[in-house]
Amino acid sequence: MPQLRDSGNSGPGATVERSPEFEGFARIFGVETEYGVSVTGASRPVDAGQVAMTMFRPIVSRSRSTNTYLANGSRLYLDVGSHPEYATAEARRPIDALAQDMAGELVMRRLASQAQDQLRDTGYGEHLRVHVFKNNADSAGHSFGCHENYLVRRYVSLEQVEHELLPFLITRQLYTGAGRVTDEGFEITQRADYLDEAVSSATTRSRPMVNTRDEPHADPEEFRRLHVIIGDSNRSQWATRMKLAVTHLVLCAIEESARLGRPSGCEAFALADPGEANRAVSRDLTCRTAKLRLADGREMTAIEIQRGYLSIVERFMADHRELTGESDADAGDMARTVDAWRQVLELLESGRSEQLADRVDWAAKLRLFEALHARRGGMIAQSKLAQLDMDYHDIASGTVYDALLRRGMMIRLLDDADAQRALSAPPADTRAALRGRFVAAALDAGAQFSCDWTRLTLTGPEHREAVMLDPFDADPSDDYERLMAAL
Ligand SMILES: Nc1ncnc2c1ncn2[C@@H]1O[C@H](COP(=O)(O)OP(=O)(O)OP(=O)(O)O)[C@@H](O)[C@H]1O
Ligand SMILES: [Mg+2]
Repeated sequence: MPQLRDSGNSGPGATVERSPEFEGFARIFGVETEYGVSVTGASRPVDAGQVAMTMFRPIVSRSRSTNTYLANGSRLYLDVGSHPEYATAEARRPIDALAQDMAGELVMRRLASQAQDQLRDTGYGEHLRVHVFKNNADSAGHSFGCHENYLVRRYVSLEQVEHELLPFLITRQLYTGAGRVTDEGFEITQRADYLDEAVSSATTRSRPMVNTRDEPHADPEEFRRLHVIIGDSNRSQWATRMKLAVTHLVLCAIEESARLGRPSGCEAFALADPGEANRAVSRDLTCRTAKLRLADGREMTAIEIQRGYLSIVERFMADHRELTGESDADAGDMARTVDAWRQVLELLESGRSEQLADRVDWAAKLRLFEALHARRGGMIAQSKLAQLDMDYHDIASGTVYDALLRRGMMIRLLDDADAQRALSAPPADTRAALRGRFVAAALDAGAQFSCDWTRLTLTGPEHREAVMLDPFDADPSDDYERLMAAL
């Protein structure tokens, strides 16, 4: 990703020995996705918790835990309950994070299919079906998350995140929202009703939009890990990549101004009540009507706020022509991201959101609902729409989304072979490459091991450890070489 080594100003708090990436705009991206599990067609009672445990039986027998890391560097785990989670390996590029996220869908699909076979074979009936939803709300009213992780330079303050980034995150839902059928009708996002606080370190007591728990998984002197809770799980490949890429560019502009100690311009969009604004964006299917109250007393629509951020990013990009990439391909990617962003806003501004149905999940769903309405002469039960909604997100047994892909009705950035490859290949240019190689070798050797994001531990036959504090560093340390040699 972007490198900028000529700014001549290492920012507030600069001391000695910084990692080379501290100076630039390089980013680490990670996406955590919690999935919802359910089961239908069983001939005797079985609940989602049992199904999730059955899904994880192969993992437990291999790793002796429901919390493990995979050979592609990702983390797979199941807490209590029925929400398995997959957290992608660290990626430097949004497109690589997308590939890792798609590999996560394959992992879940495979576990679901094995669990389905096993449950059918053990007396639950041949019609039993396991469903795994890549969405954020179940029919019982529980909400679960899709969290984006961004490595951000530490001198960006939490106040800046709240006042400068949050209005962007709330209004980007116009094109990243996954849509949801509710009792009151259709909404643009899955989670507007569930998020109440703007910025907080708690995820259980209250539900913040950005979590501030300080776990950088990197040198804490230099970086924070921004943990974005406000965001839907996307099926659209375009939306998954786009939300990471556009957020990255806004973060670049905020970081640059923090580094230079001057306002970014984003502070002009601070919202009077983020929770209220979030719900208003979600409920306004015209995207043009709802006025959001700003902290300074003005009112703006979500599109106007997005336009404001777009101008700031355009200015930033114009000032940094050398920006955005270790390669020309990366730079081109970022330029195309800005074009795609502008185009989306133009379409929304002119009331043509239906033209986004090939890339924006909520618009894709609305297109399906409208087609169904037309076929049935407007007589559609709410339950039918809710069922279609769930099918769209069902990565195990759903048919709707795959049919859209097959018919070329959704933009495809990567194909099945890319996702398959990402199942065994971590991003090559982050520490995930080292983790992935270690996990693959440890599994091959039948060794006992454990990992976290910054540490690899061999617990048997002998005890060895390697620490990887720098997420950008894919070069093996001496400790790492010794660890691998012990396998
Ligand atoms: N230094 C970093 N900066 C940004 N993202 C990172 C960094 N290190 C790891 N990540 C990403 O952060 C995510 C962490 O996922 P994980 O589920 O373990 O997070 P968590 O904050 O501990 O959440 P949970 O509460 O679910 O345990 C992964 O996708 C990973 O790739
Ligand atoms: Mg997590």
